[in-house]
Amino acid sequence: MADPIVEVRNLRKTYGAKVAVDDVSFAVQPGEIFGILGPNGAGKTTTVETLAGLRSADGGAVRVLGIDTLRDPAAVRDRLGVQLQESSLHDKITVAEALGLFASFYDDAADPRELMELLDLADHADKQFARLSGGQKQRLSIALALVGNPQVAILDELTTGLDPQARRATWELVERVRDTGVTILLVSHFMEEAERLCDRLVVIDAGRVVAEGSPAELIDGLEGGRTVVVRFATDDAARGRTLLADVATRHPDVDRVEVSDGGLEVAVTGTPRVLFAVVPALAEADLVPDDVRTVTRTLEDVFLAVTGRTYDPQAEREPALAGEGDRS
Ligand SMILES: Nc1ncnc2c1ncn2[C@@H]1O[C@H](COP(=O)(O)OP(=O)(O)OP(=O)(O)O)[C@@H](O)[C@H]1O
Repeated sequence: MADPIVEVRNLRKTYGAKVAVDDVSFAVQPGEIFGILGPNGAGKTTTVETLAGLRSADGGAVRVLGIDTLRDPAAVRDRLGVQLQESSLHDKITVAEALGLFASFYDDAADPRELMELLDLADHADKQFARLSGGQKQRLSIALALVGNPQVAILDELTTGLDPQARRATWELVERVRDTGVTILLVSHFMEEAERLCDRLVVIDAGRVVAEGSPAELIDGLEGGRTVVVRFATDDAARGRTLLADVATRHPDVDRVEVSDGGLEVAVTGTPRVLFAVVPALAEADLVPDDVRTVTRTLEDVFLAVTGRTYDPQAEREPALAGEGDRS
């Protein structure tokens, strides 16, 4: 593997008695879309703002592009692209003016026209900021983060407040940006967004990393990775239940069988190969079910498995008080 382009080790950050980041470590490889995922207040923004040189830390080590951020935050600030919040622009400034203004801050700025093309803003170049839609504002904020030609860009909650269609369009643009060679750190509380976009991610909860890996690795690593639900006609249900209970006792890919809906549905859970146990058994018995469906696991199931709580992006969980759980 190449040297990480961003490396965070045992990061800790407190605000008085409040522990915002307790112990966070991860490494980002060049060219990745790397997700920092978790509910509100988990410590995501504090983590990325610290690694971007915008906040100090109380402990740990951070290297970005080979620079020790905690020692030389200004050097990192100049080389990272950080997505700005929309409120920081004047209502009357146009898309082209904003990009031109920000480009003037850099010796080696990106071409604003190319950025407008990349982010589907060319048709809105002369539109004033206040007249842009939510999606257009977000695209402009991404363009502004890229205007200094950064190797690494941080996008924080970039689709919050967007409707599903604008959100999906933004995801495509993020992939387009990555394809130009920019490594992206994506901060999100949307599990679906992270699952769709990120090559790898960390899930942060109460200031700590609770899961790390690619979405597929994390989901496939769940116990009882795949569930096949078979629904039988009333007359076949008893035979179906017996058949699938029997499959569970002799097939190594099946972990458990659960009956629901008054005995009509049987959920068979096991490895990703569980389907290979269920379908041949039904065929051999010549038992045609009314319906067969697979239940897809998501990153929300991963969150439940590692924290014991249902994922609620709005539910802030209090981290430990400062001093508690300190490691020397
Ligand atoms: N400047 C500050 N002073 C005091 N507490 C802060 C400050 N900034 C953040 N916090 C607290 O630290 C914790 C972590 O906040 P942070 O913004 O990093 O979380 P987050 O995961 O990004 O959440 P969100 O998605 O809501 O932005 C929260 O409890 C927050 O209230």
